Amino acid sequence: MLLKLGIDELITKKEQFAETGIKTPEYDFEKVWEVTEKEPTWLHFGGGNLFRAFHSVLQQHLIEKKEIDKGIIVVSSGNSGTIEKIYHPYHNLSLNVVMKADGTLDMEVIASVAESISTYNSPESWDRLKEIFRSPSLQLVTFSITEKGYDLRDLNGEIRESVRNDIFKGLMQSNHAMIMVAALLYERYQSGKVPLALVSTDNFSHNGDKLKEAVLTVASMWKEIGVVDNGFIDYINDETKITFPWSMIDKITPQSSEIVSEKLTELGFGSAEIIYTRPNGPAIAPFVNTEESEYLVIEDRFPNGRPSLEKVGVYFTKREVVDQVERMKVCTCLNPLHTALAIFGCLLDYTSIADEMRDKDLKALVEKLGYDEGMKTVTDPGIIDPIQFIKEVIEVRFPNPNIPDTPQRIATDTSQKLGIRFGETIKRYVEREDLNATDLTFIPLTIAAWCRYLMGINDAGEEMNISPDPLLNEVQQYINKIEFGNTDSIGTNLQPILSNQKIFGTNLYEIGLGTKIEEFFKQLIKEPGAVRKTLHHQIVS
Ligand SMILES: NC(=O)c1ccc[n+]([C@@H]2O[C@H](COP(=O)([O-])OP(=O)(O)OC[C@H]3O[C@@H](n4cnc5c(N)ncnc54)[C@H](O)[C@@H]3O)[C@@H](O)[C@H]2O)c1
Ligand SMILES: O=P(O)(O)OC[C@@H](O)[C@@H](O)[C@H](O)[C@H](O)CO
Repeated sequence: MLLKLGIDELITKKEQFAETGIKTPEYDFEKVWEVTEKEPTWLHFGGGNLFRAFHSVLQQHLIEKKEIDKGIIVVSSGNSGTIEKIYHPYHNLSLNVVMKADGTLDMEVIASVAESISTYNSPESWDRLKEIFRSPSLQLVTFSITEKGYDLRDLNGEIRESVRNDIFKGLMQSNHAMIMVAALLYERYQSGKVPLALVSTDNFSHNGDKLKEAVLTVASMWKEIGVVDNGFIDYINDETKITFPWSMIDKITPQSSEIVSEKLTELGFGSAEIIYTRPNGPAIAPFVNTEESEYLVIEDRFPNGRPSLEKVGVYFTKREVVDQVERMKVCTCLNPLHTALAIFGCLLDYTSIADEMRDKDLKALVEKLGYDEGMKTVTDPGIIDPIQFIKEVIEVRFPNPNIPDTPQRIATDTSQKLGIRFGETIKRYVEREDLNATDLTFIPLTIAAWCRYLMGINDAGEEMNISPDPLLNEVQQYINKIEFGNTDSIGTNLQPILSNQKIFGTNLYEIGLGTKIEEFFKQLIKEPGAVRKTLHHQIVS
């Protein structure tokens, strides 16, 4: 009989789990859930793969060290169906699978999620969330809702109509996470102005500021139409009450993989099914697969206290240090390299990041992006050495064949990531007297390759699937006017994209990169094989 994820199984079959090599929780998890329901301390928005492989595991280890007696409450604000499909059916239990470089698996059942709430069109959940936000014991609300979860505006920088309509409905339940959080904060404001920290753990620079700006935008619009008073705005701005600490988070956590699912079943674990929430949609599963390396650095500003996560490896530090670590990881040593591998990998028909790292041109591309172009803008944060970090990324983490990561996953929402992953470095090249943006080669080449990718044609000249992206329709209205193989058809069609500050953080023409990118793009669309040829030529020249 295969072992299943379930309360009774965990209690009655502890030994079989151990024999299978699966660690089970060393605490009375039902008691933890009970205490958490009454006195919540930690709420998390977006219980996707990263949360299940990182935040919830940290909390489990803290509980096991007897540093805390409470779990985490998870809220899913998107319509992915995750809560209904992989939280509720398994009593919020999950199997964390760490895929080590030597091919072995570390497996552990995680029971630190005490409750999971889906807010999508659910009035009952809304009442429960309001109750949680009124609770004085609540110390922190964390987020891993993807970059687009914070976005209120369209490509022209205007508040989207649907968002505006939702805001004008007042303090009602909304399906937009930022409107939801603003309304819930108002609930807390009204029940004694109790302090709270709201911590974004999404991949972008100064993530706390972006979260604060989104929440304040909603609150200020409510203030204008008389839904909230000025005291509410003051409450959000008062750092003794509400903080938005910055953070840097790092742990490569791909979607649940069929290969891992098969291995688990072979080992005797039966809750290993892969579930697709929609056709061609992301794969989710009762297990999550991740890598061994992990880094979490958080600005230490928690006005209502916080769990002692430093006891399980989390760094708490000053804002300047978070900024430096985050710039190092998200803008230089990991994420830009990932995005370059995603774009070129899709064009060159790869489906594995590890396989891409065995391609000499692609390995050289990430080395040039990281060591040559990006590293010049990095300040050593002191707590993690940038050269050691990038070396581990390029030599150990990306090439790990046991991590089933794909360029297609990383290519998701690229329009939301370019400004952070490349735009910040470009800005530094513009600002610094000793650097010159027009000296850059591999960043503009990657941006040109993204435009080429948006054509939906691979390097062999065949139709290719494009990963979901909220700006796809907006950017493709220009790209679709360009004909593969016909460089004359480019005309002015790239200009609305490359000049867009919302995508890149700068107008790329104004800093002399627009034309360079157009030139690369011309080469990339010339004929089948042109992507490989252009890339190889730049690598060797
Ligand atoms: N997976 C990783 O390797 C990794 C590592 C470091 C940081 N991150 C950060 O974490 C984020 C989430 O990664 P993941 O692997 O958990 O992704 P995931 O797809 O497994 O989960 C994303 C979660 O966000 C929610 N969501 C999606 N769109 C939303 C929206 N518009 N509004 C509100 N909620 C929304 C979904 O419901 C889901 O719960 C990434 O975008 C990134 O910023 C991921
Ligand atoms: O999660 P995203 O979509 O923001 O970016 C895709 C990957 O680059 C990212 O998930 C990395 O795996 C992660 O940042 C590693 O810590």
